[in-house]
Amino acid sequence: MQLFINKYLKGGGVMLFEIATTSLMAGLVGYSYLKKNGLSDVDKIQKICLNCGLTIKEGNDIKTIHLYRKKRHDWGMEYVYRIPLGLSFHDFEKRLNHLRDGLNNKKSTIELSDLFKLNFKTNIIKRVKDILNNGKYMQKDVELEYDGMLHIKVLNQPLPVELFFDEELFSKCNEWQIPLGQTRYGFTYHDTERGHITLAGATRKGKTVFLKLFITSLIHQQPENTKLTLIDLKGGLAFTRFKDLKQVETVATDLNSTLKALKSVKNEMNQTKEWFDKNGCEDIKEAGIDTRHFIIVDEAAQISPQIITGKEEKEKARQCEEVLSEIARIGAGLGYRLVYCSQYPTADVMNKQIKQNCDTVITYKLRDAIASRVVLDESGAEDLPIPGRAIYKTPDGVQIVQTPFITNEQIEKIIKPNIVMKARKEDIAIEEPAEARRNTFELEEM
Ligand SMILES: Nc1ncnc2c1ncn2[C@@H]1O[C@H](COP(=O)(O)OP(=O)(O)OP(=O)(O)O)[C@@H](O)[C@H]1O
Repeated sequence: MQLFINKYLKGGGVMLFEIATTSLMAGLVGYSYLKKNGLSDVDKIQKICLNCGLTIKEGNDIKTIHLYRKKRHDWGMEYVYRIPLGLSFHDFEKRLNHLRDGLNNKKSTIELSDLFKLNFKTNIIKRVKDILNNGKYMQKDVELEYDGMLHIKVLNQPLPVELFFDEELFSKCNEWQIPLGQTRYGFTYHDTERGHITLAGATRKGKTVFLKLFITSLIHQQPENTKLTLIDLKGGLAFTRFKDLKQVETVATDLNSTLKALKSVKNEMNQTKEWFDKNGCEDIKEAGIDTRHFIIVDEAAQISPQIITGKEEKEKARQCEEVLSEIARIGAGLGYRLVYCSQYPTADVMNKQIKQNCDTVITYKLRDAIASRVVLDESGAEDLPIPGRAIYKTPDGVQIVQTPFITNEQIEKIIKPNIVMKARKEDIAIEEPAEARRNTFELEEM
């Protein structure tokens, strides 16, 4: 199955057979040499804590964390520490980057597994140098947890640098889940029932590919229950191939059509709310309604009243933002799901109320730490290394994920059965004799 194509793992597999016994011996000698000159992760953690002030003074003694136990997992190692009285978990959270950087310190992070990646028939010095110099082989991630003891999780499962979409991924999705991507813990799925999403990413980092995967997954998984309002204000053609889907209510491409589309969503939402009130239903699940209406806005900056100039246009943008805020505030329980996207996430662009009501954040690489803080409330997205690599943040935690790359051919194959013929606006205006109408296709208004 061509599910995950991990360049490095694949390459490593081929090379494995090329390692002759003598080479292996040479490798082991090299390994022990390098190991002798480096520190174990436990030593490093201890040293990092001492060096960055995670200590307390007791008499003449300087004390830091004390290792209680350690456990090997599929994804890496978990170290459990006792924290000395006087230090808090928050002190360690503040030093997370010190732990990450220290554990990825190149001089001593060569692993036995790295040696299996070596091709001893080629220039061995150059290959060792590559491993030492190339962060791709040794990117360890660190996560912290606290339950009375400090858990330092060192995740050393490499993330794939490319991950190709395969329809097989749908077989593991439950109900409203979509395939999200590969994390260091394994493949992960996003449950769209969680509610609204903020999606960010600088240009050419994977946002559009993700949106196409998102829509395609909904069409595949829930063709009868999905409704889509697509707002594409980037002037591109990203959503063009979806416009004739029976699930798509509107593809809006400018401010006027966006306002019209959002007003229509608002009317529908108000009617749903009235029905809920009348029937004493608290939310969509209790009402037993299966339909979910997704409103995808790409790009938020284009309808931000803070950014848009011109009195009339500003007013239209304000009205758009008002509807989006309402959807964000009350829509989730009524079955409305907002995906609010931006390339330029500044405080002006990302409406605070909308953002606060999105409990999921997915962000690709951002221009700088300021943008990252607007989206995630913390820095980090500016350091994401490659297209398709994202930070996935939910109330359950933060994960780094490589999202799958889906091709337009794959999308077309999946959505094809859902394409219907829709009228262009000029078609609707044409009056036809009743007799002729009976013989034409039934057209739906866009
Ligand atoms: N998941 C992915 N895995 C690998 N490469 C990817 C992935 N997503 C995108 N890319 C690469 O990045 C390119 C740009 O992706 P995409 O069109 O999604 O960018 P974008 O962030 O939406 O940019 P823009 O906002 O300018 O439209 C793709 O053509 C592809 O080469």
